[in-house]
Amino acid sequence: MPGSKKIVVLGGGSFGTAIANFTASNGHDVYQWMRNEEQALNTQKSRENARYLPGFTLNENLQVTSDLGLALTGAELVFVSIPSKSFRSVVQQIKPLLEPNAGVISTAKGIEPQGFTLMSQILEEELKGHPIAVLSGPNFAKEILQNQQTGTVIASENDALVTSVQEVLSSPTFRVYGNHDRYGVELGGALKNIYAIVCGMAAAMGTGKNTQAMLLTRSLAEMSRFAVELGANPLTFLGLSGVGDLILTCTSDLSRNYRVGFSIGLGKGLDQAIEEIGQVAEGVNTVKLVKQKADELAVYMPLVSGLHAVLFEGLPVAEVAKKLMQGEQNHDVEFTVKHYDH
Ligand SMILES: NC(=O)C1=CN([C@@H]2O[C@H](COP(=O)(O)OP(=O)(O)OC[C@H]3O[C@@H](n4cnc5c(N)ncnc54)[C@H](O)[C@@H]3O)[C@@H](O)[C@H]2O)C=CC1
Ligand SMILES: O=C(CO)COP(=O)(O)O
Repeated sequence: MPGSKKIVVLGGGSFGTAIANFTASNGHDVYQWMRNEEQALNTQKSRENARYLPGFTLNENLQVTSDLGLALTGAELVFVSIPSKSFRSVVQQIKPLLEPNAGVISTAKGIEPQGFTLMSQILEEELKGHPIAVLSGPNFAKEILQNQQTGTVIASENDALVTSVQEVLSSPTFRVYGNHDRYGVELGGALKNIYAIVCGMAAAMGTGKNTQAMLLTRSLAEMSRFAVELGANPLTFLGLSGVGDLILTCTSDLSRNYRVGFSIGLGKGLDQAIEEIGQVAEGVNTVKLVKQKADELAVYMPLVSGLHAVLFEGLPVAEVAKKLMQGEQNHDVEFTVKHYDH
């Protein structure tokens, strides 16, 4: 196809598969890398990612491999769809194999504990000189594969990379908006996972729509308060990668984070809830890191503190919910922009 690019997607899970298949359907020459050789061979042969997205037939332009060198040779764009826990180690592996001008895009919605580092900051540290970006928005892997209409955000200081990602991903069912605020877009994507767990828990307790609406709105207020203290622009949270993704994951059981919360709301233990999902739920680690950071910065985050108390301090959900209702009745709208320097 004229204008077709070689694209690599790193990660054999649900989102890696969705992005790889989507760009392949748009006519690009796509390689999806997964570390497990047997899984790669089986997926390549059967044209189905049976473990993570059973029932979807993969596009013929998509090659699945466990050979990192083969995948990366000649690749112009590299999407990193690896959970935050392993993100840096995979980026270190690709470093010597990348084409000199390859653009690298994170799709992960998590935070590295050391230094409260976001994934694109890891790209910045490890891959000096490469154009980098973050892709984030209301994008369930499964719905993307079903060609349900949605939109996403590509955030980068590098306009050429933004345009290039818009070209390879846009389709009649997928709108790709650009944003220069990489930090804000990425922070929103990581923070919303916390509130998806909270909303899942509330749903399991049988709460109604009034409660859901209040939780969503106060989540946004809390996220913005935290963002301002970190020097980020909270107005970015009004876009698809902020409020868009918050609404999505806080209201749907397609979200793994929401499902973790729902299971805990039903009285299951955290380990059991995570095991039953069998996929990554980034919010569980993110809430630990955000609680620590909020304490350090003295930011009032009652939902984060409440969730932390349930997950890691053994407090019953009902007790925490009751306490939350007795907390400080603060300002309704908190989009005060103090300063932002990211
Ligand atoms: N699934 C979704 O709908 C979306 C997920 N995301 C984000 O994308 C990231 C990846 O998520 P999913 O693909 O959904 O996770 P997943 O749990 O479905 O799959 C994770 C994949 O990463 C692989 N992996 C883990 N450690 C690795 C290592 N050291 N080396 C190589 N491969 C490794 C696993 O083998 C697995 O194939 C997460 O940060 C998630 O928040 C973002 C948007 C939507
Ligand atoms: O971020 C997502 C959709 O935009 C996926 O959310 P979960 O990781 O909770 O499944």
